[in-house]
Amino acid sequence: MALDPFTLLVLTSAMAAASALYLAAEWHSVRERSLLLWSTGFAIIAVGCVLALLRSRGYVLFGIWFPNGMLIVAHWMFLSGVAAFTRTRLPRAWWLLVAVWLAMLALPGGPWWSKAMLGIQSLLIAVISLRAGLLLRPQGGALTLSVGAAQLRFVLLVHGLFYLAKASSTLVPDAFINLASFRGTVILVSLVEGVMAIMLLAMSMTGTERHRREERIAQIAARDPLTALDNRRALYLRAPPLLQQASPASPGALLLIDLDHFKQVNDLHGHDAGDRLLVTFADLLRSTLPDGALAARLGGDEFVILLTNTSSAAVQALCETLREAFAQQARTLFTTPEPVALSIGATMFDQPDTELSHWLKRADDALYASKRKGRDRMELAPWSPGPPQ
Ligand SMILES: Nc1nc2c(ncn2[C@@H]2O[C@H](COP(=O)(O)OP(=O)(O)OP(=O)(O)O)[C@@H](O)[C@H]2O)c(=O)[nH]1
Repeated sequence: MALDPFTLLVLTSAMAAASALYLAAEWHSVRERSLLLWSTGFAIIAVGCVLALLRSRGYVLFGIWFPNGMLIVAHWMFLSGVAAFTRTRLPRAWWLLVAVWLAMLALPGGPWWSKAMLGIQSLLIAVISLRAGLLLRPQGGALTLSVGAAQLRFVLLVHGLFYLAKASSTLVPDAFINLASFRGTVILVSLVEGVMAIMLLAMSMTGTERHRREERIAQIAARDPLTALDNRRALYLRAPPLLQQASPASPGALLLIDLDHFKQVNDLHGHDAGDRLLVTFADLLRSTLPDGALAARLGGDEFVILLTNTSSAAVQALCETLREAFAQQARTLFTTPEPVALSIGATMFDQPDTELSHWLKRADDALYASKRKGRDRMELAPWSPGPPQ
């Protein structure tokens, strides 16, 4: 089968339909708006290509102007999908594209009709694709894009540049372009590029969202669902590099915190009230701890804080602030026969090669001492160089 323009159109339509179905299936499982918009874009291309076949029957309006407009709308869907993915709002000025395309209906017929139609359509698609590619930038403090997003950015930018070149080619005086008979090298090259672009765009679009989903799953796996602090698993993963930063000139500290008489809140005010108090304490930690500190919930009413580059005086001051603020919050929220407060066991460390479990054991001993001495206090374990290696 020869790859004449009409065969390529059928191929493009089939590939676009397959991509639309594939992205719709992905959307069905994760419900991300971007996937739905991208799927719609491909569905529009699939229908547009079928309509474009009508041009051989001489339907200029429905065979050329309308399907070419549909290709612009499809690219607009791709841009909207990227905007949804990057949480960006597109300005209303983009609706001017619709006005430009409607104005094309007033274009007088003649030898320049095909060139003007193809040139303006290509320019609009180039602008939309380049904008979509440029929107994909690293976000949320990340330095680089994920592989899928970087690939999508690359494909969109190359696609946009191709359409820019296509628009420029219509300005070449002896370029032969006839949209009605669908003849001309530019049209043939463009159809081949279209088939390849559909494949690459659909692949990188699914990769983009899949990577984000995997990141989210990893985040959920590392987070305590009630307080949104790190969980025990995340503590053991994130602590080693922080422990490695310790040196005699820049010691670290590990604090083990247990709420006093917390059970009374549950027993007297209900489990939901207990949950609320745990969340209140987590919020207090988030607003009080210095930058770079790690806060984790070990389980129940037990929390761990890991501090770097600190001192005994700073640790004591921090514990004092936490104890006073929490005791006051707990008093205001729930009345209990005995005060709900914080018992804290802390240990300093200045040797980088010691395991987290060793410092947890020392902090636990200090916490036990603090409970034994009457609760609502902080006990600092005596300095220790760590276990023999
Ligand atoms: N609301 C709520 N309660 C929890 C959760 N996890 C554990 N608990 C309860 O927390 C309480 C912790 O027990 P304890 O630490 O022995 O109770 P306590 O009254 O704080 O005792 P002291 O620490 O000795 O002062 C138990 O009653 C658990 O059922 C939770 O996610 N939400």
